[in-house]
Amino acid sequence: MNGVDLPPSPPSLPIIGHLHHLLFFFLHHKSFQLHKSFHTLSSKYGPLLHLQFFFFPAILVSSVPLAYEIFTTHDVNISSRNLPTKEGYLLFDTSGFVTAPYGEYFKFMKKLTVTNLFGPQALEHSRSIRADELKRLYKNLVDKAKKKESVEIKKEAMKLIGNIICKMSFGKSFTKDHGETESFQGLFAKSSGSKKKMVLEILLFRQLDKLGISFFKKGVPGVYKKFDELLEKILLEHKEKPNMNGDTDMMDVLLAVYEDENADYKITMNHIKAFFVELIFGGLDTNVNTIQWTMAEIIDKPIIMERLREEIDSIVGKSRLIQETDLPNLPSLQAVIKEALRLHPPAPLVLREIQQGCKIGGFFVPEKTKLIINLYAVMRDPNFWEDPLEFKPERFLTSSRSGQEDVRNEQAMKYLPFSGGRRGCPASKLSYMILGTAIGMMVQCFEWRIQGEKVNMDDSYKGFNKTMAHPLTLTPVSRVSNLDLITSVNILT
Ligand code: HEM
Repeated sequence: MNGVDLPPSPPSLPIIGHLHHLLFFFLHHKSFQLHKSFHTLSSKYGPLLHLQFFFFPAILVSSVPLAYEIFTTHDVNISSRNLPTKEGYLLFDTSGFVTAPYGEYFKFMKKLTVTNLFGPQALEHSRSIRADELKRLYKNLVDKAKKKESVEIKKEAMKLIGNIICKMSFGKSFTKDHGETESFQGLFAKSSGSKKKMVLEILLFRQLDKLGISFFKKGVPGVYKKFDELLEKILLEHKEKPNMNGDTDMMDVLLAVYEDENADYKITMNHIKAFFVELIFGGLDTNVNTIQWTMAEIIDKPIIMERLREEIDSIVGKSRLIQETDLPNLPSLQAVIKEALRLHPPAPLVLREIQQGCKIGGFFVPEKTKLIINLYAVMRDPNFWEDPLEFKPERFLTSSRSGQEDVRNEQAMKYLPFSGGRRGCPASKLSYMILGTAIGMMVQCFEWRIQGEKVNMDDSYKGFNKTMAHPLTLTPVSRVSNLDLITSVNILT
């Protein structure tokens, strides 16, 4: 190694490069889970690998020290994704925020999102939206418990998270339609099936598309056109009646910027629409999957459930619903959620691009090389995590500086469910609030009966997310005096 060598590379084949390693995993395990295939590869050949997929060179990062180096020394250099984009798709759109390079537009929007959506003051401001949605879910579960009906946790969580994101962003419901034939929920469900097709189209068939040949002309753009129409209608309502929900929401803010001749950046309607679609896609499955995994883990381990109940009963009691301000006093609950995110990171792979040639881990990495950070592998790095494959929330209770506080050292960079650096997830605080209160309420208010002997913990990888292969279905049994709680719940379902 002399500083100009490329990182080590596993054996490759002509033309396809290293693709066969991923295909081999797929054939062997009968499931296509990229983060696991990459983890197998890095366990065998090392934490920093140079890979080639057809014409695309990439480096794969899979250890804590390398993640630390990347998010500190090289953060600006790796803060663009350069994902393939397509105009008019809203997701993977040319006007997207997620797809934007690290430049003027990104910095402008990031500032707006921190001030108006994800920063501490904005979160304080939107607290009542989340509290109302939590009560709605609670009331729904009480009804199910009364009828002794089972619930699919994924579906309930989807309504909770979807409504929170849509109401915080533009004051509308995720589940109900808006005088149109479609709701965001319906469109999201439809788009899930077409996501794979769309990625294929964008990634593999881009060249053909340039020649006017498209394989999925009907299915894929149709859903995004309907997202466009629905958002257009809501935008018009906001234009006609700003602050229509009695308060300024993110859509009001963006419309004001759109109409401001002197704004620092001239945004378009497509910027606004793509941003909201990205929020829904970025925030929904990630949180929904975490709620499922956390419930599955604690139901599978009754001792942990017991410990959580004791903590919540002693701090919150049984006569009122848990709320966000309780969370700092519930360390075991926070630890359980952190551990679920460590073991089951909903977005296990991060894809970026190296802008300028640089040295990583002592090796040379040329410009325009794709960078794949396997968060799943980093959070199982055996040199930094004791018993990395086990669900042990107490590991987050041993130090007062556990988790992802602002400590810029390797210990902090070992825990990365929200990734790191300038392009890390902007909604980690929001997510901890949603997850803490949702899981807290389900533990505080209900016993849970499972179907069969044990929870099936098999996982799968769908639409870039690590998810449960078998959706968690449970029957709630009320454990608190509902009357006391219901009197403080005045939400129409
Ligand atoms: C458990 C919940 C969540 C997890 C684990 C998660 C994880 C992630 C990860 C790993 C990234 C990639 C960052 C990178 O490239 O390094 C990301 C980006 C992003 N997430 Fe999240 N996320 C969650 C919730 C949310 C929510 C609730 C929203 C919005 C409502 C959201 C919006 C975004 C956006 C806009 C980006 C792109 C940021 C950028 O390009 O700078 N996420 N998230």
